[in-house]
Amino acid sequence: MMAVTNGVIHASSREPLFSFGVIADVQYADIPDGRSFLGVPRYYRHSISVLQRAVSRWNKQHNIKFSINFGDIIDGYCPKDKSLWAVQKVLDEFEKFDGPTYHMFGNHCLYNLPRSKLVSLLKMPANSDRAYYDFSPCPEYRFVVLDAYDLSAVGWSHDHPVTADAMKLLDEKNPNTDKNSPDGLVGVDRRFVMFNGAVGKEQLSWLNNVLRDASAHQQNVIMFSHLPMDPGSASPAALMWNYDEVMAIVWQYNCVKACFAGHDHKGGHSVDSHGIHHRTLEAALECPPGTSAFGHIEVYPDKLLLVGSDKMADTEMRFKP
Ligand SMILES: Nc1ccn([C@@H]2O[C@H](COP(=O)(O)OP(=O)(O)OC[C@H](O)CO)[C@@H](O)[C@H]2O)c(=O)n1
Repeated sequence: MMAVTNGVIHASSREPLFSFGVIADVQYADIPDGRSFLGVPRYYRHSISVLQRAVSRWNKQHNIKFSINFGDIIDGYCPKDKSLWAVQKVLDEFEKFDGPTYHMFGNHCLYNLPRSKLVSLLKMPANSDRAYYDFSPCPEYRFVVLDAYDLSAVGWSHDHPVTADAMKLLDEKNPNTDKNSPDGLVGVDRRFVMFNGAVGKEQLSWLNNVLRDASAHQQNVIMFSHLPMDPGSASPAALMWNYDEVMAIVWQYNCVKACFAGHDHKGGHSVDSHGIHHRTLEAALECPPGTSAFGHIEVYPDKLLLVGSDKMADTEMRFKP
């Protein structure tokens, strides 16, 4: 079988077990183009065209089992009286995909709408307004979606105990008055900013149980999180606050083969000390008109192959034997 992607020709003697579609940081808003805090251009209206192209491509492929949206479905600059309308407009595009789409929270989702509203709008298979869950489309594979803003200073009401815990942590770790600023923080400590968050204690325990069960069933596990979890795959300021605690659990087992994330719009790829691939996906929001960033991932027994559109780089991820 031959696949031509981004000008690279991949030859594989086997068919994939299945494939799934990926897109990150659509951050749609019906507002003029702008820039990030650091000056990178953002195309708020065009990002939905990127999604439209993604869905059209996935449907033409005929073998995409599900799609996964890595969060930040709309942007924080979306006028708040239009948040619901904007989320629905993006969801209407995902609805055109011939399969289920799984969503996760990003910080920009939570700037716009409360957790409970998002869990139902995004039809998350979660038990509460904590948005973590797992699913298994075939016996050999298990997918885990993390709620990276479980412990966070955004998304919970001002008087919620989680907000107090998150602010306490930020006060301890980040001396800046503006807690969104990593100024003066060094290395991976730059992650202690308000636009990031952490996996809470209950979720860590749930993750441990899922990984134990997956190991017992000899399943390969792929993890999805809005926030990256390996310093090699993203800027320090984009990392999950407690990526180290999550990875300490992951490393107790041999089942996790790859972790995918969004949030750090330029994208990245690393392989950690335990041979696990970490792939941060390039953002749809930062695609100038006419360009795209989406892809699909071919799943094999011994590797994943990310087949990207133009701004999303192809990546082969072979599993450590
Ligand atoms: N140095 C910074 C960076 C950001 N801010 C403010 O924080 C809010 C969120 O930033 P934004 O860049 O929009 O967040 P994204 O989730 O799109 O991107 C993630 C990061 O780029 C990770 O690399 C926003 O209000 C910014 O103005 C800040 O004050 N100082």
